[in-house]
Amino acid sequence: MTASDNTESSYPPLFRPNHGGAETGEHHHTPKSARPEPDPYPDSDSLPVIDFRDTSPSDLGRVCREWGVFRLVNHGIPAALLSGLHEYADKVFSLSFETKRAFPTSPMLYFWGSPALSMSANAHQQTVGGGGGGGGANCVQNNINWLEGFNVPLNKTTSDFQMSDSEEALLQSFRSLLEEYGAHQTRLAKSLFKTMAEDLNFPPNKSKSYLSPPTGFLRVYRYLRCHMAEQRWGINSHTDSSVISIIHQDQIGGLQIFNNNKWLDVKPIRDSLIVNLGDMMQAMSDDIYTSVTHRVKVHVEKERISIGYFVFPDEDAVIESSNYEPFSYADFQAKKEIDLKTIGIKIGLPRFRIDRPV
Ligand SMILES: O=C(O)CCC(=O)C(=O)O
Ligand SMILES: [Fe+2]
Repeated sequence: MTASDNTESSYPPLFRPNHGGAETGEHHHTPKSARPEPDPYPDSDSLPVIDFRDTSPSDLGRVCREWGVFRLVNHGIPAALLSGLHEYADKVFSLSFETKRAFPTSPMLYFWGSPALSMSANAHQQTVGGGGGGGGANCVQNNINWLEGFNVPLNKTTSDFQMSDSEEALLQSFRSLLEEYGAHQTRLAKSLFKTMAEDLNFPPNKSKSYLSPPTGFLRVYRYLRCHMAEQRWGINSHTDSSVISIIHQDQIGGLQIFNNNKWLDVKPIRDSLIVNLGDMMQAMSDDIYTSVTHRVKVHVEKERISIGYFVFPDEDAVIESSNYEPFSYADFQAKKEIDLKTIGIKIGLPRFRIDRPV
């Protein structure tokens, strides 16, 4: 069964075509097999490309200063693993909403419609901290991220899912592919961070606590079709709180980054990864590197699947720089949570700036 067969049952009710009258009119969805597939991104984009097998601290550093985001090629993740993951994600997301919400919450937490405006992603089901998109208190349709997803911590080993046999087998296979993928992401993040740390001349003790692989997690997202795509966001404009984030997107597109005062569509290029720097990296580098602002559009007819990896410093490692008060990631999260509760948005780094206190 493909996603296109079962929109009604696999979509969280909030996103069903006629939910609460917000989605009016026919839902013009073309089944996957019958879709004409013109390339909406005929030209390559101007995103810088980093070759994982052959990059120097100065080349990587230049891209991190000017862009805070790049395309990573020759990363060593087998193409079959990437396509297998997307295939399984498609199968799992195509299960009925009732089945997905009944999944055990560990070791993969299902969430949907995380509130927009910030990065803490307090999903409907449970709090899912970290990477992108969450926030505000109002769970109304134009204030939520138009997606569902799984949050997958990488510091837990696979436990047994106690479910019906077929679903259990599906989830076990999905989870073991995610673990394999997570190990690759950890490898990439460690190596990229090492090169960045060299470019930035971090002393070895800082390098060690500034990137903590056990904090890493994956988010597998399915952005849902939306009849009012122009008025909704998959994830609205934000910066990640992470040190490094790494995205693998399918061929649908929708990710945009803000560079040089304009939004740029990130062309989906098969088997390449998109690496973006987060707020922690910007602070550690004393604003030499940029935590890039980005967002994700939704599509009227197509779902989009992406897999994000996010990694953070040791929770208590104190980030020292000349532009910011010394703070830990735990301090950052605490301030962010207060802002979300009180004003409904993430302020983030400006809260810690020495020259521009907010
Ligand atoms: O799905 C994507 O391409 C990006 C997701 C994202 O920005 C996030 O989770 O922070
Ligand atoms: Fe993000």
